[in-house]
This record gives sequence, C-alpha cells and structure tokens, in this order.
Amino acid sequence: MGELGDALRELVDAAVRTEVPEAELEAAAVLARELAARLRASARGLHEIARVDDPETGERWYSPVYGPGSPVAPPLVASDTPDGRATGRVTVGKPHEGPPGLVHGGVVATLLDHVLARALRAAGRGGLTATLTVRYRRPVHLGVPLLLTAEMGETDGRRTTAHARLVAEDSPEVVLAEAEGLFIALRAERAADVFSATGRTVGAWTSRS
Ligand SMILES: CCCCCCCC(=O)SCCNC(=O)CCNC(=O)[C@H](O)C(C)(C)COP(=O)(O)OP(=O)(O)OC[C@H]1O[C@@H](n2cnc3c(N)ncnc32)[C@H](O)[C@@H]1OP(=O)(O)O
Repeated sequence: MGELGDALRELVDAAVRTEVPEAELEAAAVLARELAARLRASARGLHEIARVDDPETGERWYSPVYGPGSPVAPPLVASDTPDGRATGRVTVGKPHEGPPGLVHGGVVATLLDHVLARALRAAGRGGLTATLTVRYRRPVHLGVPLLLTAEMGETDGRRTTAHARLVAEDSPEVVLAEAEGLFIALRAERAADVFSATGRTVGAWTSRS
C-alpha cells in the first residue's frame, strides 16, 4: 500500500507539472483509466473503513494528510507522546501549491489541524475539530522541509484545546503559521449514530469517559 502510494504521489506530481504535448496527455489519460479499473476490481464502499485501519486508535493508511497509501496526502510524517504533544515533518510539493511557489493556505490549515488533533488524541482526548483559528504569519515555500509542533491545552468535559506552530526546519526561530483549535469528543450515542455506516466501533473520535 505504501509502495503504491509512493508511486501514485510521483504520478500526481508528474501530472501537475507536465508540459508534454496533447497527444501524450490523451495517451496518459487512457493508461490512468486502465489502472483505476484494475484497482476497482476489489474496492470498499464509501463508508467502509480500510481493513488495515484501526478506528480505535485513529491511525489511517489513506488519511489525506499523512496516509502512506494516499496519493493526495503530502504526506506528513507525524508522531506523538502520551503527554499531549505531537510533531510532524513534511516537504510540500507542487500538487499542494497555492500562490505560485507557495503552499496553499488550506493545506497549511490541514497540516496544523492534524497535529493539533494528534496531540490531544495521544493523551486519550480524541475529538472532532469544532473551531480552528490559523494565523498565517509568513509565506510557506514549496520544497522546504517543514516542522509542525502541537501541544494540548485545557480540558473541560468533552472539550479540549490545543495550539500548534509551523516553522521551516532550517529556521526554527521564524514562525510561519500558528493555530489554536477546540476539539469536542462525540458523546457515545452520537458517535454510534454518526459512524453507524462504517459498521465498526470508532473510539478515536469519541469520549472514552
Ligand atoms: C489523529 C488525527 C485525527 C484526525 C482528526 C481530524 C480532525 C477533523 O477533521 S474532524 C472533522 C471536522 N469536524 C467536524 O466534522 C465536527 C462537526 N461538528 C460536530 O459534529 C458537532 O458540532 C460537535 C461534535 C463539534 C459538537 O457537537 P455536540 O457533541 O452535540 O456538542 P454540544 O453538546 O452541542 O456541545 C458540547 C459543548 O461544546 C460547546 N461547543 C460546541 N461546539 C462549539 C464550537 N464550535 N465552539 C465553541 N464551543 C462549542 C458547547 O457550547 C457545549 O458546551 P457546554 O458543555 O459548556 O454546554
């Protein structure tokens, strides 16, 4: 899955950078459709969770942020510790470009959202993002190794706050973007309803208390 993910990310990168002639684009489109048909020979439904995923921990192979198998993930390489901290490392390429040469602002928000959620989940405070505030302080360039750090803040019932920042690995003193988030754990009965179509128990986004 990871190997296919790597190959497809190379393909996505090539697809958004190519300047080959139109006939070559048409030939590539035929090949891409053939490949899609081959993969669809056995595929899961829209709400089904991948057999390799663990919905209790929340780790997902096809996450659009960090999933090793996802062609659209940058992908972020993230880790966390049980004291409510998370880090992420990523170098963002052309598929996630916003203004020329810069990372798209929505992608910056996505990366920050992920490390925020991961920090509190690591401390056993899983939840869904209720609010996300991002301050974009400096342009974030493509092709630059980036470091994200997040830390859990206050907890109050099902609510948990966290804050995060984004820097370039080679200039950690310059904050490129920072974020605060409020995360709310779903009540067990609400989670059962929201995730019923998956047919699985989904602990990572639910209050465990
Ligand atoms: C490891 C990484 C995992 C990946 C994580 C990825 C993060 C995501 O992308 S999550 C997806 C995006 N987010 C969503 O889809 C959330 C959609 N929203 C919802 O489902 C609901 O609004 C939800 C769950 C946030 C709150 O609903 P519900 O559980 O019914 O809360 P509710 O009972 O109304 O409120 C609980 C408390 O939170 C407060 N609250 C609710 N929403 C907000 C809000 N947006 N801002 C401030 N406070 C809020 C309420 O005032 C209430 O406070 P109190 O207990 O003091 O009265």
